Amino acid sequence: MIGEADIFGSDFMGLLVNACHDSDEKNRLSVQDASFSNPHRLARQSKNRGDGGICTPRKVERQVRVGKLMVPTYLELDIRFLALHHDPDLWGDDVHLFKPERFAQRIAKTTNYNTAAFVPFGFGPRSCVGMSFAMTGIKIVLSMILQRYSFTLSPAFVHSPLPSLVLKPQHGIPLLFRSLRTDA
Ligand code: HEM
Repeated sequence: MIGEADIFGSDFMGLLVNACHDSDEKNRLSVQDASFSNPHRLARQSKNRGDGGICTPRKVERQVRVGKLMVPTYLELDIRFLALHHDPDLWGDDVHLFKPERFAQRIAKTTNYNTAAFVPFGFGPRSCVGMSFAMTGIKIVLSMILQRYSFTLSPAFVHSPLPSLVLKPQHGIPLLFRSLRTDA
């Protein structure tokens, strides 16, 4: 069976259990104690904690259900927003196209009232605390620009989306501005 202590080394879970195999039977970790959905994620988490990348499964005191998975509450889940935001099942077959008009009818309608479909600022209690600040700033800057200028994409623009936390234009977005002032 996957992760059984008596077949140490035959799978990743077994290695983890072995790494924490206490000689004292009471303190020994069982597969159930060390159960988690993604051992690679835990390995990375362990590395980030600075323990040299040696995984040290902890006693699981509480678990929560995430869809079909039972996950220890201490586990940090890394949800790929980019994958979510490029899911044709949620956004349609033209998901790869830049179509800001998708949002013309407000986000709730665009996402078919699925609150988890569009989460550029994260989701839940650890979502971005700067969301309102960022959105207000963006609206102020855009409205100040649009009162004074019209702009179009420069022919120098190179389409090269770069996946990062969000999708970024690798070489920026060069624009051509035209003043709206008639005396200019
Ligand atoms: C367009 C701009 C921004 C975007 C797209 C953005 C996006 C995000 C995302 C995706 C997260 C992670 C949420 C999660 O883990 O579920 C986050 C967290 C955070 N953001 Fe932002 N953010 C933006 C602007 C800002 C600004 C302006 C501030 C502060 C003034 C800020 C402060 C924070 C903080 C403190 C966290 C950590 C919250 C926590 O862990 O409890 N962000 N942001």
